[in-house]
Amino acid sequence: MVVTTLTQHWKMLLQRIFRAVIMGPPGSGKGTVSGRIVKSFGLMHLSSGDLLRANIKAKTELGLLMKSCIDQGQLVPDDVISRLILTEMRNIDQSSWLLDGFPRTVSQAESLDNVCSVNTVINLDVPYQTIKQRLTSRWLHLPSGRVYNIDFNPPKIAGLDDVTGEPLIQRDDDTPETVTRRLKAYENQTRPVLEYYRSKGVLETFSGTETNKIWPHIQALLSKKLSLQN
Ligand SMILES: Nc1nc2c(ncn2[C@@H]2O[C@H](COP(=O)(O)OP(=O)(O)O)[C@@H](O)[C@H]2O)c(=O)[nH]1
Ligand SMILES: Nc1ncnc2c1ncn2[C@@H]1O[C@H](COP(=O)(O)OP(=O)(O)O)[C@@H](O)[C@H]1O
Repeated sequence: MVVTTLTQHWKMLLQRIFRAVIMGPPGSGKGTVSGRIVKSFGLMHLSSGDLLRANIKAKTELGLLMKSCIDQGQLVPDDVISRLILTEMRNIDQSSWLLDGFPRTVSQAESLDNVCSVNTVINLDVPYQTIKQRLTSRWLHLPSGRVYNIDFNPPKIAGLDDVTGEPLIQRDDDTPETVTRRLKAYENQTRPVLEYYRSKGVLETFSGTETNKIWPHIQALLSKKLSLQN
């Protein structure tokens, strides 16, 4: 008898191409929901923020150049991030993926469209007041991108990652002033991307203040879409 785990089941379905983007303001839960999507469906997760932070940690030329921009809550230039993400996409061995944090401008969305089209865009619509509270208590395991929150999903041992036991950090751009700047950048530069995808008929919006209430709806949508296309 062949025993397949839930993820193996979805991995088989994913042999057909499924390309998703997760969007939402900073702190809306993109990383948290992405972690659940990876666990449930086995999709390959690519996060622009994680890639940039890995470059900063490794002190690459790109990381050193982009650090001050990120710390000030500004978006990095379109050509820099598009090149970084599109190169990374070419290096992965799965043709199905979940992009998190990219695209963040209409120009980035057009660059992505020039290479491949997106099947589904998951938009997390969470009120700004909720976000501000969350970000000051966000803790991050830098190498994996796993996120914790003192109130919502605290690590088993304070300050340490559950899986590796390595130390957690707080992001330099999670201060209240920088969060306000990042939300402005979201309003001005990223919100138009929602319209871009709405007009293409691929935008799926999930509104709420709690990830645990939003998640079952996302899970149901992805189950349906992945099953239907096979
Ligand atoms: N209180 C609370 N915190 C949450 C919830 N969902 C996610 N978080 C936390 O909020 C912070 C931001 O979430 P994250 O997934 O990093 O958002 P992203 O910036 O959109 O990728 C993290 O510390 C999460 O652990 C929730 O429903 N309630
Ligand atoms: N697609 C992008 N375009 C421009 N800048 C980006 C992009 N993705 C990430 N960044 C930079 O990295 C920072 C952190 O991104 P990210 O980790 O995705 O933040 P959050 O999860 O809080 O939304 C952004 O504030 C921005 O400076």
